Amino acid sequence: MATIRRRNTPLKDAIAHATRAIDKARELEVKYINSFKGRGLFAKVPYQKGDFIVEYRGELISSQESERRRGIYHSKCTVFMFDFCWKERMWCIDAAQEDDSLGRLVNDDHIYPNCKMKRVIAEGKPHLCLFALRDIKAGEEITYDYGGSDWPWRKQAKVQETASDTLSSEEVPQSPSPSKMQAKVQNTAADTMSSEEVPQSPSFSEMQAKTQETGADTLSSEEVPQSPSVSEMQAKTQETGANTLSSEEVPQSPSLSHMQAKTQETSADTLSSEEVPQSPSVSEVQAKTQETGADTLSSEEVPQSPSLSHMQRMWMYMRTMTVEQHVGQGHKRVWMYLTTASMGQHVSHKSVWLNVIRLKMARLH
Ligand SMILES: C[S@@+](CC[C@H](N)C(=O)[O-])C[C@H]1O[C@@H](n2cnc3c(N)ncnc32)[C@H](O)[C@@H]1O
Repeated sequence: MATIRRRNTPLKDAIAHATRAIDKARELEVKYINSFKGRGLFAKVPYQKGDFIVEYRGELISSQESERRRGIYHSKCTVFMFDFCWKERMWCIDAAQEDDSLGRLVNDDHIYPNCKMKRVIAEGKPHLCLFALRDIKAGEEITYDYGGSDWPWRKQAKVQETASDTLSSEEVPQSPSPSKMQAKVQNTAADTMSSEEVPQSPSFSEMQAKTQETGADTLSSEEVPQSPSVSEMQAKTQETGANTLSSEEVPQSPSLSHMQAKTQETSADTLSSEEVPQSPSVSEVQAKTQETGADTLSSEEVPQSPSLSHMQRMWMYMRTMTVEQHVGQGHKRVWMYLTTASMGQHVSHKSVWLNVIRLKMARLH
């Protein structure tokens, strides 16, 4: 594996690696963390604040192509699609392909991230690169804040914390709502580059774009244009002065729309989550809530997820159902099924994401 001697600036370091499509394989390693987080990327050497760490490498595709792929990808793949804005257009780095690249394996940490994603232009093309927010010790996991506030694993952690044998259905945490997520974009500018438009995730349908500049004496920032479909969420652009970097901001989130398509399975050791296919052509769906309190339903009687065609006719806004499963000797297991449909910006594209989340909420004895 070729190595690149660290050059003058982290930016140049990033560009050198990005143009050659190589990672710092000797300085980083992939480790399996646990079944919840999966794999993660770890530093094998110490890094200094500001250092370029790794590129989120993948295939650069247009938003149209991104949209198309989201319609056919499994949710486990769409989570690797990272939307961003460049030159007033939406683009996507599709890193769904399992290859040897390391950037795609960096996990989210919205509380104490040690890296920040920035957009770097190399040979006329945008690249998404992670830079150290602080000194990083050897052995530390590389993380960055995906942005937003409702990433499912954050909620999932809460569910795991709160779920207990005594949990009642009223206490079931709600499915994360991508529409409430915030995109946080941070710009670090550079001597040779001017900051560009802050990329917006196309599925930040209800967010408000907001630009924040923070002490960037040497940089000129540009106001982030409002996303036409942003209404409730705020995308924040922050510029931080970086004397030597000419990198550009990227959205923290690898895209919300993939979240909308993602099926979560929470603490269901005996249940497998089911993925609901994305509906590509729902245009005038009607919100409908179905609630079924099913004291007497057996697990076999649990209605299956509606077919795609059914979904196309009906927006299942929220369906909650409890099911008791008799497990013998007077014991019963109570399951709660929570079905949500998320309609974000993609509604305008005639799409609806239906997420089926099966939460095993409690086992009552
Ligand atoms: C870009 S991938 C990161 C690599 C991933 N861990 C793997 O093994 O392929 C994003 C996925 O990692 C998981 N993930 C990322 N950050 C996480 C976190 N803080 N806690 C739990 N899971 C996380 C989620 O499943 C998410 O869909």
